This record gives sequence, C-alpha cells and structure tokens, in this order.
Amino acid sequence: MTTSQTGPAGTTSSAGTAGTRLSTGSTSDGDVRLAVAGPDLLREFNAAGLVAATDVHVADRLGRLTGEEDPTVLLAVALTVRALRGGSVCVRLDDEVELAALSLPEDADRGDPLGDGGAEATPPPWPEHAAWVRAIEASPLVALGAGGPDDRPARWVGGRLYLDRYWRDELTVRRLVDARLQAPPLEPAGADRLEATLSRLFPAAGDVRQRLAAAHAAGRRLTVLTGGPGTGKTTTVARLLAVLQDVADTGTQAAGPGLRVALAAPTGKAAARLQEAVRDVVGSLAPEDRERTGRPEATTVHRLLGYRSATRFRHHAGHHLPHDVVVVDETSMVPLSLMARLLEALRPEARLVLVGDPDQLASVEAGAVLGDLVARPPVATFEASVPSVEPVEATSRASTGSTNDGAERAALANGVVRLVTVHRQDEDSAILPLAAAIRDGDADAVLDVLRAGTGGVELVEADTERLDEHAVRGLHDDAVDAGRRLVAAARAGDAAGALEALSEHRVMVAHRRGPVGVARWAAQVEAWVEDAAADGSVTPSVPGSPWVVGRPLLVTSNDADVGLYNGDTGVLVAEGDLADGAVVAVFGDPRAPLRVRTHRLPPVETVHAMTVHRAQGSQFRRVSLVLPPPISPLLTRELLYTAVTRAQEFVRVVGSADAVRAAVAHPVRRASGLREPLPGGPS
Ligand SMILES: Nc1ncnc2c1ncn2[C@@H]1O[C@H](COP(=O)(O)OP(=O)(O)OP(=O)(O)O)[C@@H](O)[C@H]1O
Repeated sequence: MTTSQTGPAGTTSSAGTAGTRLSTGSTSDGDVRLAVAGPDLLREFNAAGLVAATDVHVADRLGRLTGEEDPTVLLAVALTVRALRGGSVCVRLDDEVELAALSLPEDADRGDPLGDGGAEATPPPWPEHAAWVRAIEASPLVALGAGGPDDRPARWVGGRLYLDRYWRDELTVRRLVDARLQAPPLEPAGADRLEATLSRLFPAAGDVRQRLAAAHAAGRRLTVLTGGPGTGKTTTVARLLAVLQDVADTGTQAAGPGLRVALAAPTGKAAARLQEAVRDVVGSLAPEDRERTGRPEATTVHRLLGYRSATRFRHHAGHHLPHDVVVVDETSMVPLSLMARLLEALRPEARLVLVGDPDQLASVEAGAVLGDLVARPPVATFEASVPSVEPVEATSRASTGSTNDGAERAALANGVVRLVTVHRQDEDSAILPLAAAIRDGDADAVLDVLRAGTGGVELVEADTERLDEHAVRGLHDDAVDAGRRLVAAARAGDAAGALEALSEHRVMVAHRRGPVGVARWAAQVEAWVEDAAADGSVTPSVPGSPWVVGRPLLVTSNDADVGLYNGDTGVLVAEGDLADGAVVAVFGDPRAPLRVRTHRLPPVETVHAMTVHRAQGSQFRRVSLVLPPPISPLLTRELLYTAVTRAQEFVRVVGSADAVRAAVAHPVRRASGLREPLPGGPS
C-alpha cells in the first residue's frame, strides 16, 4: 500500500524505498538503537527515533508468525509496543494529538539521553489513514472488535490497536468493575443502625463527603475515594472500617473485628504509611469502635495476592482472597495488569475501596486505571440505581444540596466520592496552595507561590545542566545534613533512626540518565556525603565491598521469599560492634523493621537520589526537585504535582521558569479504552 505525502514532521520523503539506510547523524553501524532486520518502512521510522529496535523486532516476529507482511500493519504494531512503554495501553490511529505525540522521537530518557547531541533522521510520512485502517482490518495478525478471535496477537477495537494481552486485561477490569457497580446493594444492618453509626463516626458538618464515602462503602461493592493531599482520605478509610465493622451483622458475639479486612498499597513504603496512619486514627476512636476495628495490617498488593512471578499469583479467579473488605491506597500507581489480577482475586461479594489522588503520576507500567475510573462517563443504568441506597441518598443530599446534582450523581454512579476540603492544619504552608495551582494548570500562580519563597517552598532559578556552587548550596546542605544523620544512626546500629533519617531529605529528578538524571545526582550526593564523613565512616569494612554502612538502598526487583518488592527502600546498618564488620539491611516500618542479610538481598541500587516516579507513595520532610530543561518529554504536570506533594515541610524546585511552565502546561495523556463504552454494548 501507499503512504501519504504529509507525515510526522510534515516531510515529503518516500516511505518503503528499497533498503534505504538513513543517515542519523550520531548513530553508526552497530548502534544497538538501529534495527538490523524488518521491513524498510519500520527501519526508517526506527532510524528517525519513533520506534525502538526492540519494537521493530517484536512487530517483525509477530508478522512472521501470522504471515502478515504489510509494513503499515507492522508499523502500527511497533507503535503499539512503543506506546506501552510510555504508559498507554493501546494506540489510537485516528487521534491527531496522539499521532503528533508519536511523531516525536521517543522519550529522550531512553533512546537519546539529553545532551547526547544526536540528530535523528527525518521520519517518513504516516500511512494514509483510511488505507492504514483497511490494512489493519484485513490483517491475519489482528482480531477485529471485542468479539474477534482469541488467538491473534493484536486487536483492533473502536479505532484503537492493542496487543491482545492488554486488551484482555482492560476487558477484565471493565467487566469486573461494572459488575461491582451493577450488583444489587449489600444489605448490612438496618438503615437506622447505619445512620446512627455514620453520625457517630462522622459527626461534624465538614465530614459530609467522608460520611458519604463510608455510606457508599457500606452498601456497595466498589467505592473510589479520591482527593488531594490532606483532604482526609486516610482518616476516612479508618473510620469507614469502623462503620463497616459496626454494621456487619456477623451473628457472632466474638470480640474484635467481624469482617476480614486487608489494607494494601503498591509499594512497601506506602503500605507502611497506610498502616501507621490507619492505626493512629483507629487509636483515637471510642473504645468499642477501637475494639471492633482492631489493628488492621497493610501489605503490598503483590504480597496480598501472593506474588509468584510477574504473571502468577496464589490468589486468582479460581482461588479467591478470603477478605470481606479490601482497601487499596495510592491506587494511581496500580497498573492495568495488576488491577485486573486484583479484581479477579476478590470474592464477588467483597467490598473494594480504591483510594488515591488521580492528579498524581500514573503507574510506571501501562494504564491509568484510577484516572480512567474517575473520568469515565457514567453508565445510565448505574446512575439510576444510586438513590436506592437510602443513607447514600440522604448524605448525598446533604453534601450537594440536591440529589439532582448531575456531576455528583454521575460520579457516584461510578462509585466515586471526591474529597475536596483540606483538613490539614498547617495554614502557613505554601505546599498545598502550590499543589492546587499545579493541578489547576495555572503556571503564573505556580511561579508566584514558588518565587515568594515562603511557607516551605523555594525556587532556585537555574540552568540545571550547568549548575554552579551557589545554585546548589541549599540542596547540598540538606543532602549532607540528612546523609550525616543516616550514617551516624547506621554506624550505631540504630535501625529505626536510620530508617527515619532516610525520610529526612530526598533529591528527585525526572530522568534516569543524562546530566539531570538519577545516576548523576545519586553519585553527586554520595560524593558530598562521603566528603562530609571524611573520617572514613562510610568506608566499607571489607575493602571493595558494596555493603557500606549507611548506604541507602532501593530494591529494583521483586523477591517474595525475602519479602522485598521493587521500589522498597532501606539502609545498611552495622550489626553489633562496627569494627566487627557485620552489616544488615533494614527496610520498612522504623518501629518494626524487616532485617535482611546482604547475601539474601535482591538487586538493589544506591538511592541518594530517585526519580519522581520512584518516590510516589513515599513522603519526605524536605524535597529538592531538580527539573530537566523545558524540552524534556518527561516534564509533565503530574510529575511536578507528585514531586511537590511528596514534601511534608519544605520543597525546593531547582530549574528554569520555562521548565516550570512547560511542566504545568503538559498534562500526561495515556491512551486506553476504559473511559469509552465498549463498541457493541456492555460486556
Ligand atoms: N473531617 C475532618 N475534620 C477535621 N480534621 C480532619 C478531618 N479529616 C481529616 N482531618 C485531619 O486532616 C489531616 C489530613 O488527613 P489525612 O492524613 O487523612 O489526609 P490524606 O488525604 O490521607 O492526606 P495525604 O494523602 O496527604 O496522606 C489529619 O491531621 C486529619 O486528622
């Protein structure tokens, strides 16, 4: 088939010319970024940086397996693989904005670290749209529509191309979420008892949306509780559990919780925070509520499901979790595939409460499930059913002034309750107003708050690729103070103190590599800390050993046997007398640290600096965010919002005003089908 004459860069180069090898400026023969096999069209898009060699390889292999030779179909498959890396579940070939985004060379973080100086080849034009769609629809590689055959590696549904595995995960999430929303209301104790319990646990007028969330969770199998920092999500979870325990008529007289409750979060750190915060709130309740609610334990979602390998869990559709209530915090970080596994593993009658802030960065892996669930248009049949739960009706009326409030009812039909009132009592802090201005996309307001430099925020306006000593002084001092404290506690064998020191200050960046990447900043902070501890305190007792007392660790893969998961952070501390050289790694809750011998550790990195993605789910007393230049594709609104909301007391943003503006101006777009109705009607 032919290609059109206007393309990704408005170019007129011909596509598919035999064997053309494009000059790429910086690349050379043997460059691993260049595909060595595959159709010419794909290799040209590869040389232009629009698809990676691995994408071409996958498309080429699937083409061979299914007998598909049309290069435009294989290009669409390669783009789908690329899109997954960017977090999209599928590609929309009819979406101008998405095609424009795919026209840019991929994420400078991966293919071409900033500053590499390489100029990519000019990309060929996109295939002509109608012919492209015809070729996809006729392809033996592609199943057509939701009802198409199950044995093809890709699927074309409603103008979107998926790798079939992701399509199936999306369908699973859609089906199981819809089934929970459509299911008849659960009937706990009588309405009077529920009303009384709600009034006892949410007594104040300002609690009304929190009460609505609890009432909803009492009657429904899915509640999505959202809100920004300090809006009382965790407080609501704890009180909601007390309500559920109270109204659950177990028919037993046994003391303690009647319902089996699981608390979970995507990372160990987030799980530890959740457990601590929920227990604190439960501890402040009346004695009967405290006793009924017990001391809920939190774990990672992986551990809850019984992780065995990336695709295998102990609990699944054929072996459900035993719990009556499952609460997941930091749901914005849960990728599509994990959400599908979680939903499959739940008993249909169990209540699921998803908690999170949809304005934060989405998961590292593909999907933006929380954002999609919140933004889905309501399904009319669900909306009609909302008032049938009387306490929800009453509370909803009180919260909105009207049961006909369209937006509120539409959200409730999807199980969504959004908390909007900030309850945190730090009126002098500028961090929450800063976060709100970022979320609202108001770059002028963001810069005003940052430049005012009061209330625990600071802007160091500088070119972050060429920082001088003056620009980094504050960051240096914070890093060294925290590093000194960390090393001192680690040397003293004080696991709790060392884990607490780990949360004192964190340098955050957007990129993994390049002049403003993690690798450079981790090395820089490490050198500063070593200089500061020049008495040799951070020298390994065994020369050349990586097990240096005071070394902060980031786990980079899952190890269920040891109980450590990708993203967990810890620190190496001395065991016994420092001179003996015995070292142990400690992780998790400072009050009950997990101790792991170094020979049992899964792969770890030193974590003096981390990407904002990695920092999600954690909080630090002080944060220094080093922004990349404004052209960075990773500079997004969600990145800035997530970084700023990691700080409890102080956030320093190092970067240019243009970089701040670029971040605020670019909300992330992730393609998925979850927000759209299923073509051909509900599943
Ligand atoms: N209805 C309420 N009335 C008064 N204070 C409240 C209410 N709800 C929560 N708070 C207080 O507001 C603060 C923040 O609450 P909480 O930690 O539950 O919020 P959050 O949304 O989970 O915050 P984050 O996401 O930042 O952890 C706490 O000090 C809590 O005691």
